[in-house]
Amino acid sequence: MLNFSELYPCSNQARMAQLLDGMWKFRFDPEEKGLQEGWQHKLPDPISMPVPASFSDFFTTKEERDFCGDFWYETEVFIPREWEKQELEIRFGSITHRAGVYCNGSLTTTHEGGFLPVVARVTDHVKFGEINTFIVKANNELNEESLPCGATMVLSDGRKLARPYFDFFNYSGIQRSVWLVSKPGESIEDFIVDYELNGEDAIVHYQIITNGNHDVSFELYDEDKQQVAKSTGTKGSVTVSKAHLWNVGKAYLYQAVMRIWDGETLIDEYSSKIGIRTVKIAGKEIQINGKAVYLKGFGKHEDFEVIGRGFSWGVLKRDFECMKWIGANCFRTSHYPYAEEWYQFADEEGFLIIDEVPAVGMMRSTRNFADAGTGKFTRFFETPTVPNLLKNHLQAVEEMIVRDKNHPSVIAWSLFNEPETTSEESKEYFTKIFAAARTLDPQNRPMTGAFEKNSQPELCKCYQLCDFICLNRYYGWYIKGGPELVDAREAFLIEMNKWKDKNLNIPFVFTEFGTDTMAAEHKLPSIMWSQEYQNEYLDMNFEIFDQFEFVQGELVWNFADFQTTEGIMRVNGNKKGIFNRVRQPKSAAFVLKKRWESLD
Ligand SMILES: CCCN1C[C@@H](O)[C@H](O)[C@@H](C(=O)O)C1
Repeated sequence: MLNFSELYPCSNQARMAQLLDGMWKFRFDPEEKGLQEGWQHKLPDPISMPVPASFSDFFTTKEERDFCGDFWYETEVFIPREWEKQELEIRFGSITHRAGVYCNGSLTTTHEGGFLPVVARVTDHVKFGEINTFIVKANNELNEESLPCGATMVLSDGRKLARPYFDFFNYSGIQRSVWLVSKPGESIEDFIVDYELNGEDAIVHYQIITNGNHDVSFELYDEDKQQVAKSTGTKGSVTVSKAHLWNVGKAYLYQAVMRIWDGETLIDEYSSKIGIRTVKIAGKEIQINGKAVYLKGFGKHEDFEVIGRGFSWGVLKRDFECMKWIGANCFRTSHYPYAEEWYQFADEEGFLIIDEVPAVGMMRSTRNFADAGTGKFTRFFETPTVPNLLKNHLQAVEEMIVRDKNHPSVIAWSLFNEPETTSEESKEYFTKIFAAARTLDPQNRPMTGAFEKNSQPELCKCYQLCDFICLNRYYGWYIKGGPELVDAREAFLIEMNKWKDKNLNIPFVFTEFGTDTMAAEHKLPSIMWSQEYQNEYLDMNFEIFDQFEFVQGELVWNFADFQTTEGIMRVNGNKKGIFNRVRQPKSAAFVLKKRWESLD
């Protein structure tokens, strides 16, 4: 049970949310002396730093771009006397990877995990009618006890350096929006909705979690702002007659309005858009509202030039426009939960999301992409760090499901990306993760995880935990690439027939397949890294997918080129994008558009 509310901030007659995005003060702390020097009160000689954004790509020196260790942020906020009777919280969409939050010099909360909200109650520390100082002490070191996994090395000049076990740059900072929230002492802390379809009608089961005992009301309004249902009590069900269902590519959102009353006096109010739909695995099908859906789309990253992993409404808008243009209907939040605004917009646009926790790098390798599939085994789940890793993994799963459970766009939870899954220890570990996750989702959405090639059907001990299976496969790239493409196809077919012979009668989704492709490279006949090869590779994969009826989705890796740690296999980042990093199409985009528009 979380000891804070993850509800997204909103303003109304009972509560206020003030956005604190903008230019903050900032300071690296390579000697880790900030605390003893009192930086929690005020940063000495600070520089400026945009929030939200990653700090790395603003700088022109390697020391700053690649900084690993402690770093600090500061901002000042005027807090009006009118809020004196309210409860006050400061809410960060995330702070990567861990943080302590100070208000006027007092520590108000700490948080482990860089991709879910950090919420601090600051009521007892603020000065009403005055300027208040908020300071964040953050750290972006990687280890095998926190998510995502990696290592931290020390260079000969004493600088720390992040060594990720994953293939994306270790961007860090306050990368999502920050809010100051003022709400009543007795307030709505969370809510739950679940749905039953009944002919043309729908039953909406709701539960409203408050921190008091006063009466509660629940109302539903349609898109014309007409009230369509109402009820009282913290838990109940309402029937919506002739319900407008939320569907993929055809969103319909009702407004749920929840209130706490003292007689006729309003105490608190919270409202949120909800979409009436059901998600179910039925045999080999993924069903939305009882109808099978084939997933077409991408593994993505929150990644863009200059701002790194920082949230941007502009990038979000361009990405959705490109995904609509190409005929996609789904994306996986690889390899971490994204900013809430991505889910809000997917709700609006009728996109499907596989929501993934940052459980990536659970296979000790700084080139996991190269080692996965080679049979390399590092006994990752047989180390003394596992108990702490399990604790942090369970926390991240809970925070992700509690945060995202009411989005109609979220249709499944991915509880890992490419860990070792062939040992008894990994089975024991993930059995605990899946068991815990299944207690957290009131809508009982399907649970899954993305398996890399070492997780072959005869070796893998964890696919049995999944409601549908996600495969990351690179036959024709990491395995038998280029001139061996014809053999890659044969090897792929052999594996697929092994899965078929298991007769699992559940859906499979390819959550990764792709090739690094330089947008400028053309070659006839093709070679690897050319656009022509990316198209040939995709054609081979599609020909295999189409042979197996249990394949119910194809999410290409990746939507766009993205930044990674530098190395001999990365050309200023990962180039497997169907779009380049500034979202212009490679020729494969037109191949996909043609296929996906015909698959409707
Ligand atoms: C088997 C490798 C898994 N996959 C993980 C993803 O994060 C990487 O970016 C991708 C790649 O190498 O492009 C490979």
